[in-house]
This record gives sequence, structure tokens and C-alpha cells, in this order.
Amino acid sequence: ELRAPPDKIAIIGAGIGGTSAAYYLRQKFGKDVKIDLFERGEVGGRLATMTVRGQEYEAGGSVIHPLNLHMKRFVKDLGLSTIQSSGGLMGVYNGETLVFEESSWFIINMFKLIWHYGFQSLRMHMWVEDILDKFMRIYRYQSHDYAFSSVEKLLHSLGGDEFLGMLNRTLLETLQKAGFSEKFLNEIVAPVMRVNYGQSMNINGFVGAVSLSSADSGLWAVEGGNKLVCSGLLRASKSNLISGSVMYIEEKTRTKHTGNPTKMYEVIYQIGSEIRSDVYDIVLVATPLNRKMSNITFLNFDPPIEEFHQYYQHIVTTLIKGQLNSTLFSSRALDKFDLSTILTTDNSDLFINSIGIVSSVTEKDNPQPLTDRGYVWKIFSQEILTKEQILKLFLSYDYAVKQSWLAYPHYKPPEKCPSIILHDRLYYLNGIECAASAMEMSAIAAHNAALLAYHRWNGHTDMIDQEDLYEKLKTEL
Ligand SMILES: Cc1cc2nc3c(=O)[nH]c(=O)nc-3n(C[C@H](O)[C@H](O)[C@H](O)COP(=O)(O)OP(=O)(O)OC[C@H]3O[C@@H](n4cnc5c(N)ncnc54)[C@H](O)[C@@H]3O)c2cc1C
Ligand SMILES: CC(C)=CCC/C(C)=C/CC/C(C)=C/CSC[C@H](N)C(=O)O
Repeated sequence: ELRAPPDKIAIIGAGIGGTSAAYYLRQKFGKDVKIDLFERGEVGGRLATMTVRGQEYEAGGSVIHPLNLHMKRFVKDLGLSTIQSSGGLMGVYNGETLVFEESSWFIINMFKLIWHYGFQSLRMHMWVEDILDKFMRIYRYQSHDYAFSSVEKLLHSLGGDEFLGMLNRTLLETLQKAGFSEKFLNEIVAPVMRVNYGQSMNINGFVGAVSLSSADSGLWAVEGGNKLVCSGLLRASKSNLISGSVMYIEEKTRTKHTGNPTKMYEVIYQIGSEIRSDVYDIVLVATPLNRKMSNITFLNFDPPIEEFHQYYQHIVTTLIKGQLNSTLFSSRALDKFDLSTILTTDNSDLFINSIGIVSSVTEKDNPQPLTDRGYVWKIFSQEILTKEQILKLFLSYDYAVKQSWLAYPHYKPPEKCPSIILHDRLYYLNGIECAASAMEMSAIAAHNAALLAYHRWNGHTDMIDQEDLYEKLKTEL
């Protein structure tokens, strides 16, 4: 019942979304389809490293959850190795003092948490676990080849109205309703949102839960850099990398070798000063669609493709090798200061969101000071740090590098996610970021888009937007 596979597929963007789409499209459509992957920057996109004194450190997407099964699978299939994220002790600074400090003794830590916040930390853990449990259903659905035509339908199939409700309410509203105290929210939850998404608790409840899951143990990264997954998937998918910038996509009618006039997509792109074009049966857009980030124009579509104006949050990653000025945070001298990560509260009025010691992408053990004059610290801030600000943070430093990002959507519930199907055979992956931006979310969107493109090409409508999948697959056991 299968139609002949398409001749050519284009994917725009070689981040984790685009490269995993290439991998899954190859699995579904087989070896004969030609897959072109367009990338105007570096393969990896928001997975990138920066170098300090000859060592590489993650500058963008850095930690992966132990239950992120697509990322786990890629690493295994590609023969890559992993590094466990080193714990270290965390403290929370409110602009005046450290309102919470972890202890290296598990039991003392427990007592501290209970003393400060009662059993809220445990309740929060259970709340996140319950959401993760439902979220994990996606792997079952995808392993049975089911696909969804919108982000909302995908989320509904996992967690029903509860998940859709989370998209439409702020994390603050959701957690207040669940009875968490102001103190716990301000001193623990808000700092986690600031380090992960550079935003307040006014982000949507779903991305809030994803963010809180990063407090689980067992986080990991890829040895050599997470971007190795992208270059590995590109190779494994036997796709053709075109290092150029896509400017326009236009619908065109072409006569194929069968002699039939066929609707196709012309992709017009720039390499250096040269403009080229090629036509494709299927196109997947794997980059956020907005003027600042991808600047792709859709020409002559009837009806026109909707314009996307999603605003992405500006975040700066700065890496500094130096000696922290611990007195900024505590009256203790540096030799008594054992925190390796400092988060900040929303009202801290500080020019940073967080600061923490980081390991290089090859360090298997706990981070080591590069010389006796200091560790490498990673700082997240809304704006580029001035020299005066760096000198406030460090007693001395001898190296600083920075990278500015349009990092993730500026979350503002209620969220209306962009469509996955932009046109007949034109698909958009990054709409999923409106629910939550993370490597695994891009991989899930990529697998879904590959399945959707495959089923729509072959007319398998029964594999798309099936309701009650959880119950159906349960009885299939
Ligand atoms: C600072 C930071 C920290 C993060 N930390 C984590 C983390 O710890 N864990 C986690 O899971 N996630 C994290 N994330 C989020 C994660 O990195 C992203 O969700 C994920 O990498 C997005 O991948 P993507 O492939 O969808 O998009 P991208 O990586 O943005 O890929 C899109 C690609 O398309 C290319 N492109 C754009 N326009 C065009 C065009 N016109 N023509 C050709 N190519 C084009 C771009 O150059 C880019 O390479 C972090 C992100 C940032 C910025
Ligand atoms: C998608 C699911 C279920 C889980 C992903 C959990 C996760 C790893 C979230 C992190 C998201 C994120 C944007 C983190 C940014 S900062 C990361 C880190 N603290 C750093 O210092 O770089």
C-alpha cells in the first residue's frame, strides 16, 4: 500500500531538531530519497561549545535528563560516550544574603529543606514526577509510529486537559493553586526558572515542570560536546549538508519523470554572494520562524503561510576563569566558601541570573581548577557583562569569553502553539518550543514530523491524531 518514496526532501537547520529529523526521515523513507540539510551557521545550532585555555565548555544546551530517551538512544546508536553532570553544592542569593545553602550531607540537606520549607520540596518532586510519567507516554506512541498534527494534540494525548491547562496558565498560578508557599516559590522555584529559562514564574506551567525536572539527579552530557550528536546524526542519516542560508520557499508546479505535473517546493538559498535554488517534494523547517532568527519568506502560497512573531529571550553565557569574590554573596572567606553554584531570586536585583563552576566537555571527574588561580565559572545574564560587573564578581580573572543567544521563547501564557503543518508537505518543528524548549523536545518534534510526513505521503490517516492512544496501546500488551 506504499506509494513510491519522494525523490527529494529539504530540511532547514542542522541543530538537534533538523539532524534528528534527517535521521528519522531516513529510517521511514529508506535509502533512495535524497535528503538536503541546509545550515547557515554551525552544525549543532544552539548546541555549541566555547574554548577557555584550550578546553571546550558547553555554551548552549548543556544538560540532559536521564529520562530523555531520544537523546539516550542517539548517543547509543552513534557510539558516543556520556559524562555525568557533577553535583556540587548550590546556594540561593536574594540580593542581601544566601537564603538557602545545600549541605554535602544528604541527611543534613533533608533537615535543612524541611526546616525551611516543610515537606514542599518532596511534594514538588512528586508533582514533577507525575508530569514526567505522563510525558513518557510519547515514547510508546512514537515507537508504534503514531503522529500528531499539532503540538496541542500531542500534549493532549499525553496528559489530557491537565497538560493543555498547564500551557494556558502561569507556573506561579499553577503552583499557588496546588498550595505551595510564597517562600518556597520565591526562594527555590523562581531561581530554578531564572537559571534555566532566564524568566520568572510567569512562564507556562508545562515549561515550568520541564525546568523543575532539571533538579533531578542523574543529569548527563555528551563527552566531547552535545553538538557531536548533531554531526553524528547528519552522518548516520547520509544527508547532504548545504552550508547556505535559506531565503525563500515557494510553491511551484514541475513535471516529474512520470510526466505528471506535480506541486513541489522551491527552496531559494544563498551561499556567499551566490543565489541558488532547488525543488523538493517535502520540506521541514527546523529553526524558529521569525525575522531575527531565520528570516525565511514564504512566497506565493494561497492561502498565505501565517507570519510568526514569537519573541525569543536574549541570554548571555559568559565563561570566566578566575577567583570568585565570595564576599559578594556571603561573609565567609573564599577558603570557607564551598558553593559551586549560586542561583538568584527574582528580587535579588543582581546583574546575573546564576553563576556556577563548570567542567570541560572532556572532564569525567568533578571540575578541576585550571591552575591554582581558579575554576572556570559559567554565568547566565540578560545582558553582556561590563568589565566593572566582572570585577565585582571576581577577585581576579584572567580569561573571559561570551556568547549571546536568542535562547528560548519568551513564555507568556496562554500559549497558542504554531502549526506543525504549514502547507500540504511543508512542516514546522520548532512550534514545540512554545510548550518547552529543550534538546529532547526538538528530538520529539523531529520524530513526530518525520512520522507525520511519512503517513501523509502514504495516505495513512489512521496513524495521525488517534484519540485514547494510551488506553488502546495498554490493551495491546
Ligand atoms: C544558553 C542555552 C542553554 C540551554 N540549556 C539547555 C539544557 O541544558 N538542556 C536542554 O535540553 N536544552 C537546553 N537549551 C535548549 C536547547 O539548546 C534548544 O532547545 C535546542 O538546541 C534547539 O534545537 P533546534 O535544532 O530546534 O534549534 P537550533 O539549535 O536553533 O537549530 C536551528 C538551526 O537552523 C539554522 N538556521 C536558521 N535559519 C536558517 C536559514 N534561513 N537557513 C539555513 N539555516 C538556518 C541555525 O543556524 C541553527 O543552526 C539551552 C539553550 C540555550 C540557548
Ligand atoms: C524535556 C524534559 C522532560 C526534560 C528536560 C529537562 C532539562 C534538562 C531541562 C533543562 C532546560 C534548560 C533550557 C536548561 C538551561 S541551563 C542548563 C544548565 N543549568 C547550565 O548551567 O547550562
